[in-house]
Amino acid sequence: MTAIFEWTPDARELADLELLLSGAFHPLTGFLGDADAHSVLERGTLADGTPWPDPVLLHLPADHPAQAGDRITLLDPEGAALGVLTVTERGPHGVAGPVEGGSGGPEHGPFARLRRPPAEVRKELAESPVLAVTMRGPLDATVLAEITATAAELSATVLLLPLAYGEAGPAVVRAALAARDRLPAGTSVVAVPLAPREPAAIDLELREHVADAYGASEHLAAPDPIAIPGPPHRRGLVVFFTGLSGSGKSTIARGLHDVLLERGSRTVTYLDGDVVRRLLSAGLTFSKADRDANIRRIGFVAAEVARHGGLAICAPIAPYAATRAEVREMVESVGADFLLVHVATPLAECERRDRKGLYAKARAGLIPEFTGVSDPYEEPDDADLTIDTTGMPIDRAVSRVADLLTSGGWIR
Ligand SMILES: Nc1ncnc2c1ncn2[C@@H]1O[C@H](COP(=O)(O)OS(=O)(=O)O)[C@@H](OP(=O)(O)O)[C@H]1O
Ligand SMILES: Nc1ncnc2c1ncn2[C@@H]1O[C@H](COP(=O)(O)OP(=O)(O)O)[C@@H](O)[C@H]1O
Repeated sequence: MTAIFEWTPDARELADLELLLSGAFHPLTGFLGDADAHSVLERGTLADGTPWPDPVLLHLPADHPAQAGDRITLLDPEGAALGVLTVTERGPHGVAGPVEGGSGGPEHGPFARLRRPPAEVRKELAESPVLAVTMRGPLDATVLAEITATAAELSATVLLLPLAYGEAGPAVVRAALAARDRLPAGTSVVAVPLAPREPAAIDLELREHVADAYGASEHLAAPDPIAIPGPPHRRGLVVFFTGLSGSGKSTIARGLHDVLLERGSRTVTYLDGDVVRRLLSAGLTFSKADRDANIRRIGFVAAEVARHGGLAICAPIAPYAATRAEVREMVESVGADFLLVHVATPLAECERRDRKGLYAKARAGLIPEFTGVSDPYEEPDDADLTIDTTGMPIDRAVSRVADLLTSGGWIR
């Protein structure tokens, strides 16, 4: 019997889904199966010989029950259904099959009205040749002059295709709208959520395919802008302390918070552990699932602070390496920096301090799943700074973190 599931693909897969549904990935009509994916990687063609540069895949966890014949409704992160996949093949890491969507294009997201399907654009521009320009950043005067000259030579209409994906997406569309005003009358702008591919040659080939789908007689891939990230003192930063209970995380975090407030050069948010457990994570226990949920929530808030250039300090135990890595990824994906500070005070010293008497209770079996006693702590191997506070004055521990921020240019 056919089962119906719901699944939220990641941002890159959702972007690919939109291109599959709109026809921009023509002749593809769905996510690729094993034979096609292998053939693309080995020969640059689908299994039937049709040229195609990049495997377009949909990941599904190994323990997801979907099988061939089932249908999966694909949702965006807010829960809106974008399309339905009919599963034709189920591999250990993914799922393949054709996708179908509603008739209209995307209804929301920045510049939704500019994300138009190829068939509609082709019809509108059918009168003359089309010079399609794919772009991932602003066009400088030289490129604008080249586009104008080529369009004149071919008597072509210019179609700017800003490849709007991820955080930088809206800025690329704004760059295209600004460029339109400096190009011949009749230039159109259509936003295309094409995520970049590696290596550059594959990316270029895929851009050619998308430009073709939009009816290009000629395609010009505008040079990628040189990414110059802002200086560290203007970039968002998350300082994430991890370590056993009683290791000194909150004490050092509070000290760092004070140092930053005294310098006054950055806006700082301290996500205090107790406040987090009382408000953001109220009701959560210390099971693995609940600890992970707690850390993801902290990571989400910290990444939002950092997205807008703020500095967030967090100090949970965060015992699991994979969850800490998820937070690093969340923060870095908004263009901010992430520093992991491992407060590596040994268990024996934390237990000797036993500030809240919790270790004694844990040893007596009164607190189950207590980190270090009856629950795991995975030591980081990716810490940016490690501090064992045994015998160390508090000021000294705080200075070590403040010095790291100064030497990296995050504070001045
Ligand atoms: N079972 C168990 N294990 C560990 N810790 C426990 C437990 N039960 C209560 N507490 C108290 O909760 C504080 C740790 O909460 P966190 O939110 O930092 O933990 S976690 O990151 O979600 O694992 C921790 O506070 P800190 O001493 O500030 O680290 C403990 O006081
Ligand atoms: N160098 C140091 N850095 C941080 N805390 C220290 C240091 N030396 C001693 N301590 C003491 O260790 C305890 C750490 O407790 P706390 O900061 O609440 O730890 P955690 O937040 O990791 O549970 C405090 O009582 C603090 O005074």
